[in-house]
Parts: sequence; C-alpha cells; structure tokens
Amino acid sequence: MSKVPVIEIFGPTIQGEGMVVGQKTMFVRTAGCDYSCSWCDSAFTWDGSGKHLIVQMTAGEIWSELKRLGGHGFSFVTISGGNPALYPNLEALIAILKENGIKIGVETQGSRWQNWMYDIDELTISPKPPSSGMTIDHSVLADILDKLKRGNRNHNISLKIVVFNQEDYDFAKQIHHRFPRIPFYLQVGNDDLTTIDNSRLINDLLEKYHALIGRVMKDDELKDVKVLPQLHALVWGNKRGV
Ligand SMILES: C[S@@+](CC[C@H](N)C(=O)[O-])C[C@H]1O[C@@H](n2cnc3c(N)ncnc32)[C@H](O)[C@@H]1O
Ligand SMILES: Nc1nc2[nH]cc(C(=O)O)c2c(=O)[nH]1
Ligand code: SF4
Ligand SMILES: [Mg+2]
Repeated sequence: MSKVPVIEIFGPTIQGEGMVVGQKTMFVRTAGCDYSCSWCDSAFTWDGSGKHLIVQMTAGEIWSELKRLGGHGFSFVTISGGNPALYPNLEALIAILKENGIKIGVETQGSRWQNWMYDIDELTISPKPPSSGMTIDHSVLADILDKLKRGNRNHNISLKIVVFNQEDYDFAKQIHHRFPRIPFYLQVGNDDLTTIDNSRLINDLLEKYHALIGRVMKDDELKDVKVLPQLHALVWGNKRGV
C-alpha cells in the first residue's frame, strides 16, 4: 500500500481560515514543503525540527486515526501541510473519505498540481506574497486554476493571500485582478510565532486585522474580497494541534 508522510492528525476543531472558516473539521497535516516561507507558522513540517513526528501512513491507517480521534463527531476533514500537493497518493485517502460521506478541504500554495484536486470540496490556494521570500511561478498557478475551471466539477475553490505589508497587499491585488472570478480572501499575517503571551498576541493580531480592514475599505480597486484573521490564533494563540 502506498504511504504518505504525516506529521500530525488532530481535531475535531474549527477551520480557522478562509473559505470555510468556523467549519467543524478534523485535520491531517502532511510533512514536507517545496517552499520555505520566512514566516511559515508550520515550519516544523519541513525545517527538520519535527522530523521525529513524521509517520509514513497508508490511507487506511489515516482513516482509522481520524475515527479514533473524532469518533462519530465529524463530517469534514481538512488536509494541510507542508504542501499536501506533493503527494499523488493522497488519492487513496480522498477516495476513502468520499466513500464515507466526508467532505474534504485542502490547503495548498498553488505550486503543484495533483489530479485529486478535482475531488476536493473546498480547495484553498494560497500564493505566497513577497514577504515570504518565495518567488511564485505564475504559469503553474494559472495552469492549476485553468485545469480546475475546465474540470468544471461541483466544488469550491478560493484564493487566500496572507498580508504582512504594502508589497504583499499590492501582490494580492495583482493576483485578484488576474483571476477576478475566483473567490478572494485576505488573511492577516502573524509575525510572532513563538510567543506564549496570548493576550498580547491577540491584541496585536486584532490591531493588524483592524489596519487591514481599514486599508481594504478605502480601496476602490478591491471590492469583492473577504478579509479575515486566523480565527484559531485569536482563540488558541500559537498552540499546535488546534
Ligand atoms: C501552513 S500553510 C500549509 C498549506 C500550504 N503550504 C500553504 O501555504 O498554503 C496553511 C496556511 O497558513 C498560512 N500561513 C502560514 N504562516 C502564516 C502566518 N505566519 N500568518 C498567517 N498565515 C500563515 C499559509 O499562507 C496557508 O494559507
Ligand atoms: N484550526 C486551524 N485552522 C487552520 N486552517 C488552516 C490551518 C493550517 O495550518 O493549514 C489551520 C490550523 O492549523 N488550525
Ligand atoms: S508554502 Fe505553506 S507550509 Fe510551505 S513554507 Fe510556505 S506557509 Fe509553510
Ligand atoms: Mg496553520
């Protein structure tokens, strides 16, 4: 049986970000990423610090663990990472989830295509802005979005861009103007990934949210946009596995 490197499985919790924010969900987090964003809040998936947590798992083993943790209390699973789009054999997990009537969300950055993307109910693509230190391949992103559009399946996709500064904001606008019909989300960047002082963190994040809302509200060039914080950061701070 083909296996996938999994670094954590957790839940139930709420989806803290983007198009299905608030959704009760389980999470499967794959290890490994083709990027290395300067501000990655899940760097333990790729920087070596979480190496001891990685387990090669079959789809059946992942499904068993989801049921062990979530019991009969879930109908939605979010696959994130790292970049889950590195793994063609996630196909088997997606098939099991579908057979069991479970809806599926995926978080990926739009750097790699997989055929199983056609089968995802809620697919979030999060191209990386300049502050990440990454340079995105616009043609790969365009190709992914084109395939999804042509596939014309019954699913939802969105673009979600994290904003730390004016350059990121301008980048986000460029992406939106390139793909104006794809639901578009701006997300507040968290630049303090290590603090355990939750009241200070929450205060800072709310201030940044306030500022981002302000910027968008007075910007006539950005109309059809949703502006969100990371809800899980406001509730649990930098805690892992929530
Ligand atoms: C950890 S990534 C994993 C999925 C995929 N690699 C990606 O980046 O889309 C999940 C989401 O968290 C966002 N994210 C990562 N670090 C963040 C930070 N410090 N502040 C806000 N959002 C962040 C990413 O942009 C992405 O939308
Ligand atoms: N609650 C919660 N919501 C999330 N949305 C995206 C997450 C991620 O790390 O991909 C995430 C996460 O780690 N926790
Ligand atoms: S693409 Fe996602 S997981 Fe990879 S480094 Fe960037 S934020 Fe982290
Ligand atoms: Mg996260």
